[in-house]
Amino acid sequence: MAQVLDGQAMAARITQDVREQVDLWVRNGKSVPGLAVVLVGSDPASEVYVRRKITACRKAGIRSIEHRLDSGTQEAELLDLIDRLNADSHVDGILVQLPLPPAIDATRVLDRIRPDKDVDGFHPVNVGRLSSGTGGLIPCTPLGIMTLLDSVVDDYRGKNAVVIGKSNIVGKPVAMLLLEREATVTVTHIETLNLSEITRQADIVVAAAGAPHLVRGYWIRPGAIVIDVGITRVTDEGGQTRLVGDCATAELDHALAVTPVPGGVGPMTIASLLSNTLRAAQLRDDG
Ligand SMILES: Nc1nc(=O)c2c([nH]1)NC[C@@H]1CN(c3ccc(C(=O)N[C@@H](CCC(=O)O)C(=O)O)cc3)C=[N+]21
Repeated sequence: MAQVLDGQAMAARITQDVREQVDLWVRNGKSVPGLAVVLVGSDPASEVYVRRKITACRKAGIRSIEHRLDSGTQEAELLDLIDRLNADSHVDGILVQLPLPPAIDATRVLDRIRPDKDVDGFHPVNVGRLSSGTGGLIPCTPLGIMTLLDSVVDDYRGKNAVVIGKSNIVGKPVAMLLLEREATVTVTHIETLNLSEITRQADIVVAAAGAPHLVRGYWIRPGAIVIDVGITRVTDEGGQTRLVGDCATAELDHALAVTPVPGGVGPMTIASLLSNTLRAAQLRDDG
């Protein structure tokens, strides 16, 4: 049986650890770290994620400030809010939940966030820092993935890592982090030919294509580690909704380790947001 990497349990430990560091920070006379969460519109999945983020902040002793704007909000209004949050010394981290309504240019909005408050790591300065290996804030899902991987891999050198998906939020940054640890990294995507032949060479597979059960048992060699980043909401015959990952996990008994969906990468994304918020507070304190 493959080891199931319990993201829920690992996230709970990280949350506790952040809480202890926050307490220490406050005992040293610093102000409680604050995270501003901006939600535009009422996408049901975004509502769920934002709720989870705010609950996690409470558990970690981080102050969260929720800003809800209606779906008709103008881009200029949102940019104004970001400017105010950028200037507010009680705000250490700013998170603008994606997706934004189509009338708003998401790139313009994300580029407006001060890089040292960009706890999502989406600002071009942080993207550049990640690709040159020079610090910066690391996007939450990739950071969570690496924490999961680090629990079962101690040396990435000589390992083949295959990333499925080339998004700016997961595929590209996780490829950079794997490269930084000196894995041999192959980034594949929807146009890649013979994908299963490529994944069959992998010691580590990160599936972030958003394609339910794309990765089948025969795609994975015995002893490989499989990280499932997919979270597709499907409605079954009974009208019940459930989450489906990118991997047919039931076919992966021969893997060394797999992450479940739900309870794998998702909770780790949220735990990483807490670490990033604390880090942002500490980075700004250092000037
Ligand atoms: N600015 C921004 N930053 C993000 O980090 C960001 C975003 N926008 N937009 C959407 C994606 C997606 N994302 C998830 C977070 C937690 C779970 C999570 O906790 N998932 C649970 C299940 C949650 C459920 O029941 O739906 C799990 O996998 O166990 C999933 C997905 C963050 N994202």
